[in-house]
Amino acid sequence: MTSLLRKPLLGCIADDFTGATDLANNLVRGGMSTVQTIGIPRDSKVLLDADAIVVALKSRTISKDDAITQSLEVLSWLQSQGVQQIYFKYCSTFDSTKEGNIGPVIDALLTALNSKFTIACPAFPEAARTIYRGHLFVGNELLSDSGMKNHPLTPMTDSNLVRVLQSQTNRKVGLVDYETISKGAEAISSKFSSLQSEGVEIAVLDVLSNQDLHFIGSAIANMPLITAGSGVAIGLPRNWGLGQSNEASSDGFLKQAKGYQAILAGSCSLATNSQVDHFRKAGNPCFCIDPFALDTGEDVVRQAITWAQSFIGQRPLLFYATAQPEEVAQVQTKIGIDRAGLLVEMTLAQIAVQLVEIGIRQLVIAGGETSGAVIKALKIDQMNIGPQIAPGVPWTSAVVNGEQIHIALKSGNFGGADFFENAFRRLND
Ligand SMILES: Nc1ncnc2c1ncn2[C@@H]1O[C@H](COP(=O)(O)OP(=O)(O)OP(=O)(O)O)[C@@H](O)[C@H]1O
Ligand SMILES: O=C(O)[C@@H](O)C(=O)CO
Repeated sequence: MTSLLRKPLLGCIADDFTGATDLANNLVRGGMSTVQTIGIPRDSKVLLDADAIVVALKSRTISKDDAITQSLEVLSWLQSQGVQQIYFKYCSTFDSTKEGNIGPVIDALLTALNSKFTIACPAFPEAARTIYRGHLFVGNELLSDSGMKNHPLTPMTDSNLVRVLQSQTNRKVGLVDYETISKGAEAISSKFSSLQSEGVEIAVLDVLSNQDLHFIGSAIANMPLITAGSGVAIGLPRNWGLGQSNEASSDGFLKQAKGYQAILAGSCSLATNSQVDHFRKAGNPCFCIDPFALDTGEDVVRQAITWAQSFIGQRPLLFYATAQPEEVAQVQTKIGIDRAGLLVEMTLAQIAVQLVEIGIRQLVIAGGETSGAVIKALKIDQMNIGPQIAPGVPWTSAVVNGEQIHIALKSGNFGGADFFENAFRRLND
């Protein structure tokens, strides 16, 4: 008897949870059915029925050895699923520490795939991430002038991606400049060959528009490993005859949402700061989490839930640790970067678990690390992709304790100031 299951075409390893839904969103909108799993599924032998599989890891800021080990485990599981091509997804702002983990994970994946060449391209023009002369721009600013210079865990102070990546790998890093990209797939492929003859193994790509992403998509059709933000995924579905003429029409579909609404914000990025500000100023119920109270052992989770019980059912409830860079710096100096991050993440995760117990069924989570902590605490193992709220942020659904929950994982710097209000409108109108 022949199996009715199709073999997945694309296997993706995402280094954080918001990044995974961002990538899955672009694949779904491009016409690829996509399953997003949280780590390797418990029953790893079951074959998944989808065009693409996106595995979410929380490996962006862990030690580089752990990031390599986890990424390689996912690689071999994706290979056991029969995928044709591997996609390593990192942040559109190239978030990494001095040690990596982008360079070391690329190295390990290239070696494991016995491959000698790949691309590195965080560009995502729809979210205003473009690359020119190897320099990454966030909107009109260089990466190093953007809010990313103050990121609590991965401050980005150099916009030159060739230089940043070269400091994380022994492989030679090169550039395919905009003149070449704009000429189309053939020119890009021939530049790949000339770079390889110069010993380059990883090529950073300039990108200004979705058209560039489509050119790149054709040029990398047969590349065993792609490494990129979510933008490069826009040019891939057509390689398998799956592209849509109208990408916006292929939003994912979810069952109707029910239950109460809440937002958990652990991101201190510029966009999240403005979203929290906007939401507070509109008079919505907000609970602020003070890292110093966590450090002294106060039972902030209990306080938050007691507070929630008196407001639940009215408007969406916001729980936030979001703060301006100066406040974050003060906290980090007194408590330590890692301890502060962990305390806030653990607190928001425990609040999430108890919110679901008291009837919250629609949850927006802001921040990649924060999302990772919350999704793990809720013991979610798979997410379905639904309609897009803003570029890079779809609604998803998942099962928690047998109940269907709608969840949006918002990357720190994605979305406009009224993102939280829009999110619930998009789901319920
Ligand atoms: N007031 C605060 N002081 C110190 N650290 C904080 C504070 N609030 C949050 N944090 C920590 O800052 C980190 C923010 O990272 P997170 O990935 O959640 O957000 P982000 O970087 O803005 O999002 P993304 O990775 O999607 O761009 C988390 O570890 C969080 O616990
Ligand atoms: O690429 C992005 O900016 C996001 O998907 C992300 O990874 C933020 O954590």
